[in-house]
Amino acid sequence: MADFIRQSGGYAVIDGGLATELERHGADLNDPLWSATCLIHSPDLIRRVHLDYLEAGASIIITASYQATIQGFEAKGLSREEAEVLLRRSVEIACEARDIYHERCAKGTCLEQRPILVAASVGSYGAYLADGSEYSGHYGAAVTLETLKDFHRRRVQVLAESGADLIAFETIPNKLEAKAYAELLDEENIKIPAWFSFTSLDGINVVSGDSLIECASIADSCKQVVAVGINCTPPRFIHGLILLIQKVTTKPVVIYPNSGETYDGVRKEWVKSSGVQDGDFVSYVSKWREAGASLFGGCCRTSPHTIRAISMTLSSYLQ
Ligand code: MET
Ligand SMILES: [Zn+2]
Repeated sequence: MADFIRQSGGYAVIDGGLATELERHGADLNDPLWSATCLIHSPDLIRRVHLDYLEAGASIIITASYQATIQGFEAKGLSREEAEVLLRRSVEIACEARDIYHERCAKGTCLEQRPILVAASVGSYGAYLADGSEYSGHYGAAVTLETLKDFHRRRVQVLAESGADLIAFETIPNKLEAKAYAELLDEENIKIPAWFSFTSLDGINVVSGDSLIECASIADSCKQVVAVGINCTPPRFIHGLILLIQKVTTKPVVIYPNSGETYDGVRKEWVKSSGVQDGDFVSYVSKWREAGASLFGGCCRTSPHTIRAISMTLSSYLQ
């Protein structure tokens, strides 16, 4: 990752929200599988959104596997084999988008020829539960380290062998899950690198209340982890969180905040924050770069428009 960042000029742009962008194009994600439902019903739309992000300047695209779990597909009546095929499919779709983008470049009709990485998304156990616990990080005493490792094991193995360049462990809400991922990477001898990305609602701790410093230290000690950071968190918290992470790691810092709105699970809609205004997301980017982050993108409710603006801000910052 450090080499990739160096080759890309000291920073790299990630894509923006995938699920919320699929929704903006009309996909109905009101389903326990959330965006993974599109792997079954609208793979072409996923490919199109990946391509939109590439055209907007992203060099890393994250697959639609965030809420794609073998257990979740089985609950829909699919077989284990079918579930594994869909997991692989999420990576294939992103690779197809990359191929199409490179074909456009060969014809001289793309934004810019550049190396592109495909990151296989792994959402948290709470995301699979689809009960909001990905944003509380409270799984209850019955959920142990072993529960989480067993839950994630096969999915991580399948994604690691799928042709993805790395695994993006996203929206990690607590220390236990970070530990489970670190142990899994080691025990399963996973051959591709990974990033660990946490969420925070207070700008100090991860959403469960566990210390971000402790969570980031777990990521730092894991040799397969090539970047550590924050996603799906309001932009106003990011600057302080970057500084905290850097207290315990020299690995590249990855950040892809959401738009600053919060999801109301009862009303099933995004609402503007009533507290501090986030203003224009992009106005923060230079500050985050100065603080030392090196991978930048967006999460829920950000769009190709956001990513284009981030990409332009960063390239002008270099000049
Ligand atoms: C709740 S965070 C979702 C992250 C996922 N990569 C997406 O953009 O859909
Ligand atoms: Zn998000």
